[in-house]
Amino acid sequence: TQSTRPQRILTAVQKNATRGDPRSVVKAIDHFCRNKEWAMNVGDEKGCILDSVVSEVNPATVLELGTYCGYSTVRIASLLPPNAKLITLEFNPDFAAIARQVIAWAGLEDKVQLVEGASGDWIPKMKEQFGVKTFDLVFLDHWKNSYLPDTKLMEECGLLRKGSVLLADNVICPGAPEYLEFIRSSPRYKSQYFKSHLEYTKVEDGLEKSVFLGLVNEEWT
Ligand SMILES: CCNc1ncnc2c1ncn2[C@@H]1O[C@H](/C=C/CNC(=O)c2cc(-c3ccc(F)cc3)cc(O)c2O)[C@@H](O)[C@H]1O
Ligand SMILES: [Mg+2]
Repeated sequence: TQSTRPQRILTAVQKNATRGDPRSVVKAIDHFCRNKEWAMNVGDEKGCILDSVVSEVNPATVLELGTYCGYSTVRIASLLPPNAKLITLEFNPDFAAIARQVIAWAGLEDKVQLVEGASGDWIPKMKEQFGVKTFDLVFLDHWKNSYLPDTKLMEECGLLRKGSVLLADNVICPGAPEYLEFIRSSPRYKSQYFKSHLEYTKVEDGLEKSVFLGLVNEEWT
């Protein structure tokens, strides 16, 4: 039977990366996607911006929406302090199965909890199921029209605290216009755009970093 692209990405990792070495897993996927088959990983250029935000936030709790093959999961988890936890949500069982193996190859299983299911179902259960109070960092990289509803849901579920950082991929390409409009005009967020390029291409894309400011005063009037 024909292999899928995620299966071919996993094979490239198993052939070219060193077990237990997250950087070699990242390099192997980037090499494969740049030279063999494009895939929708955040990639090396935007990945460096992701790395710098993770290092700056130094989060104890991270939520990733949209695992795909686990590329950004590995990038983030490899930078987390001891005892920090990354929960990543993925509703496609085939992608989840591949991502588990990529994360295991990198030796990061202990820092990552991959939850199979839809963000809309799981966000309301984060506290009771995983004992999460709030997330220090959220990486949004799932369906682009789900960025806004899921952000509102995280707020409603009390999963964001003053200072929580949202980092959204693809705000230019494919684009997340409703999300950008909301987050840039909301008094509850301080946003910053990091200009970059669509993974493995010269097309413009970028990441939007937004700090949750908590419920601001005028909301109590
Ligand atoms: C229903 C929303 N809830 C979800 N809950 C859990 N997992 C979800 C969810 N949505 C989607 N997913 C999963 O996230 C992943 C989806 C990511 C969507 N990403 C994109 O469409 C995307 C697309 C491009 C792109 C850019 C230019 C192109 F020409 C073609 C594609 C680039 C990117 O960086 C992208 O992130 C999949 O693994 C999917 O199964
Ligand atoms: Mg993306």
